[in-house]
Amino acid sequence: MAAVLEAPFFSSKPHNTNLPSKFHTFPSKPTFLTLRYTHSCAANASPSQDPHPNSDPDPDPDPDPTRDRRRIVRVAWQKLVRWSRSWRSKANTDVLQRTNKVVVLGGGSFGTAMAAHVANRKAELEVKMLVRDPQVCFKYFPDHRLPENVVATTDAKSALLGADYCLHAVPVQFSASFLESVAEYVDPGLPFISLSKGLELNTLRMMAQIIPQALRNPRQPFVALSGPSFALELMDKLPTDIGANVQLVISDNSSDVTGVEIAGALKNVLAIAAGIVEGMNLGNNSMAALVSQGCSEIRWLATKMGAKPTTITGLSGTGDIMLTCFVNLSRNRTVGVRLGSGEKLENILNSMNQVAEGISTAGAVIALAQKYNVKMPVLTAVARIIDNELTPKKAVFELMSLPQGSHSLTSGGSI
Ligand SMILES: NC(=O)c1ccc[n+]([C@@H]2O[C@H](COP(=O)([O-])OP(=O)(O)OC[C@H]3O[C@@H](n4cnc5c(N)ncnc54)[C@H](O)[C@@H]3O)[C@@H](O)[C@H]2O)c1
Ligand SMILES: O=P(O)(O)OC[C@H](O)CO
Repeated sequence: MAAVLEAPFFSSKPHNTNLPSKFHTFPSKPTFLTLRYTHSCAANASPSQDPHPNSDPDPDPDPDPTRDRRRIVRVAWQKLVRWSRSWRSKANTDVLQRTNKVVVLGGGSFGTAMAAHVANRKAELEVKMLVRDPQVCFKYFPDHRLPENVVATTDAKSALLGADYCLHAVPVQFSASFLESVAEYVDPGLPFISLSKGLELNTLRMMAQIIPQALRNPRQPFVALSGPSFALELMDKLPTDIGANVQLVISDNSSDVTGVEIAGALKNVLAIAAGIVEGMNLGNNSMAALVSQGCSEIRWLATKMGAKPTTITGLSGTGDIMLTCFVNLSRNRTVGVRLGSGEKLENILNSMNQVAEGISTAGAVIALAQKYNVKMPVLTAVARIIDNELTPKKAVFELMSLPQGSHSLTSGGSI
């Protein structure tokens, strides 16, 4: 995850001239390095740089289709790599050079991993983690050594003073109260980069609403950074292409903050469902059917809320859904596995020392489904299991008994 200090560096031009100047370096569009790159390279290729065999003025006397095909692929790949490298190195250098201090709110596993990641990018960078209890600081990765330039403090004033960027990694349900308690020290121009994934129970707010409202500043610069990214893999320095692949969005009308945030929140609920199927040993066929149905439900709701379908099928949607639903490192999936194996939610919660955002977010699903008139059988079933109103076994039976077409991918999804 080349996150904060890398994603913004993919800048091309100012995005929103109403934002403070330090924010103008953010990209004008969400950044993806995958297919979009390939596409734009192909689209930009000029005939002289990338000759096509059919237009070759000097035909090969000994044509070899396999050799020609390989050459075309090789040339296309080389151009892609050159273009990507030059863009990345320029963008990275610009923002890294200008950034001196980053503050991280939330000393949990992801806050710690992001602090380490950012600190590793530049030794002179001051990375301050604002934590509630220094005793528990750094407990999440006892086997990992943190960079020397990461410092934990309980002093909000000194942590926030002079920061160039703020990484917000406090669990969603506690974010408003935490931010209200430090609001007096927050510079109104400090860009907030939200890493939290979930919906606030009862209010149904996402971080794009929670942060400015808690800080009492509707113009607080805000970015939602989301995508497939386990804290442990970031700490292990495994490639986590957040900067390259994750969607980075600025909250103005042209950016899909809603899509990024709603997908990040609901994938946690779907991961609980996937875990339940795993815990009940229902097999791979059921798993694939359930996850694809869940993807549709997320897309139906998100698009009714105004999200772009391409956001939901991109990395912060489908990418993160795949990671969280299919990989055992996911806390949400693990909760589901344990529920599916017959454990009570209360026991599971008592044994966990980390957050599984999907549990609270599930409570918001039914209200959202009603508000937007969307039918979401899988996500609703998770909410009812969490509320202890339905057993996993009964939920599976009910889901399989739904009339075909009313809940399948071909359905429009409305109630
Ligand atoms: N861990 C990951 O792999 C990962 C990846 C991407 C995004 N996220 C998101 O990051 C957010 C934080 O997750 P995490 O994995 O770091 O959680 P965590 O369970 O590891 O840690 C939670 C942190 O929040 C703190 N906290 C709890 N109650 C608080 C309160 N009332 N006020 C202030 N702080 C409080 C805890 O002390 C702890 O430091 C979540 O929204 C999660 O979805 C996590
Ligand atoms: O461990 P989870 O289930 O909270 O998932 C962590 C991240 O959101 C994966 O991208």
